[in-house]
Amino acid sequence: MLAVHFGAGNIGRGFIGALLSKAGYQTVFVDVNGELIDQINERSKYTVELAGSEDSFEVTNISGINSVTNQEDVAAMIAKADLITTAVGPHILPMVAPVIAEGLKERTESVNVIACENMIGGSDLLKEHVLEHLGAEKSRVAQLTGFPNAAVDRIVPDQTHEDKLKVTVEPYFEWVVDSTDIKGEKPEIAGLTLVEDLTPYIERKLFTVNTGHAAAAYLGDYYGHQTIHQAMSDSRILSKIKGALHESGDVLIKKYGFTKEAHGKYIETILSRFANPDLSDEVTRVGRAPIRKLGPKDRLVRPAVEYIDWNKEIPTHLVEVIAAVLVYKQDQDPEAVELQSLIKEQGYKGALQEISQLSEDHPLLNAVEKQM
Ligand SMILES: NC(=O)c1ccc[n+]([C@@H]2O[C@H](COP(=O)([O-])OP(=O)(O)OC[C@H]3O[C@@H](n4cnc5c(N)ncnc54)[C@H](O)[C@@H]3O)[C@@H](O)[C@H]2O)c1
Ligand SMILES: O=P(O)(O)OC[C@@H](O)[C@@H](O)[C@H](O)[C@H](O)CO
Repeated sequence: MLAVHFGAGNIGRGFIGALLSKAGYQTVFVDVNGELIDQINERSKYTVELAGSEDSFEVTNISGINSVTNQEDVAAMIAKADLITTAVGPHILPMVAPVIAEGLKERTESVNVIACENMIGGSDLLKEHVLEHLGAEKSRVAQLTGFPNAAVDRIVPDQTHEDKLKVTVEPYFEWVVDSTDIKGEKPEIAGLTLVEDLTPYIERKLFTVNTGHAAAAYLGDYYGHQTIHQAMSDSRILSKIKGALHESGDVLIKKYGFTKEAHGKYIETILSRFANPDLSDEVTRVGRAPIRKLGPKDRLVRPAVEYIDWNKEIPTHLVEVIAAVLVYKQDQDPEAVELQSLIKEQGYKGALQEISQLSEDHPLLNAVEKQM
């Protein structure tokens, strides 16, 4: 069995690639980072280490293709793969779409393409971009190819090791895939859960793990901390993170009927994962791409808007986190720089309105403006 995985980064190597290899796939990593790909091809294996334990394992049966120099080879692999996955970041999906389309054109058998990105409808979005490149072959390829959406959860911080392929990950993981959009045989991968309705899973994950993580990152940065662990150890911040998670949790409980007890336990598990002393996760990684994170369907604005819709009240903690995003300054992060220049031109409210696509008189915009 052959899997083609786009993105040999933290999640690619530390999570998806590792599960694919354990499930018996020969995994071809596709990446624009030539150094990483050369190392994968030289060694054909790498080590995944579980943070906080002595446990580690080898990921084997792998090779790599540099997609900057070898687009044709990538398309040829896509044409014969049994499974295609991505973990490149939502903004990169349009860039990998043309080569995926090129390979899919050559196929006569069904295949599934799973975008493992932190967003709602990641595979749907990738499908839209892939189909744009198909011309007359569009409907045939759409018939043959499944694009099931997915939720992926495992904290894999940015890290440097002497061994460039080695990756340290938290022990916890969850990979949930929508079974209703799968074409052909369902992939059998230990650790991958197939569900018929992904929405409660992806929303619970994005609006708890990622909402809480964003709160820790932006408030952490505001209070002068470098890592999520430091932010979690600051009682001023911890109480605000909990407040934000109770606000997003209120909406999740109302929408999906989770019991308060079960959701409370889920929140506690997530908080303990953030506080893991064996993971050093920089606030700059977790806070990366703040414009994406202020998007209408993303981890902060969406639960805040839904909280207002359900309760006719302002979610004060989420508002505080959104305000912290607006004052987040980070020269190395292109979206943080762009956000600040948008704020310079349009003010806090104008910039937030443009990014979040809320109406001018939306109560969330006024609440955030008051907070600034
Ligand atoms: N790290 C985590 O804790 C985590 C957890 C769950 C989900 N995710 C999601 O997984 C995705 C990847 O995140 P990450 O943390 O692994 O990022 P990362 O930066 O470590 O890895 C991304 C990889 O994609 C590669 N890439 C960039 N452009 C490419 C292209 N055009 N073609 C092929 N490869 C390309 C990069 O070189 C890099 O190796 C994101 O959507 C993220 O939200 C991350
Ligand atoms: O990857 P992002 O930028 O969407 O979000 C940053 C982190 O919150 C994220 O990578 C988490 O570590 C991950 O979602 C945990 O499963």
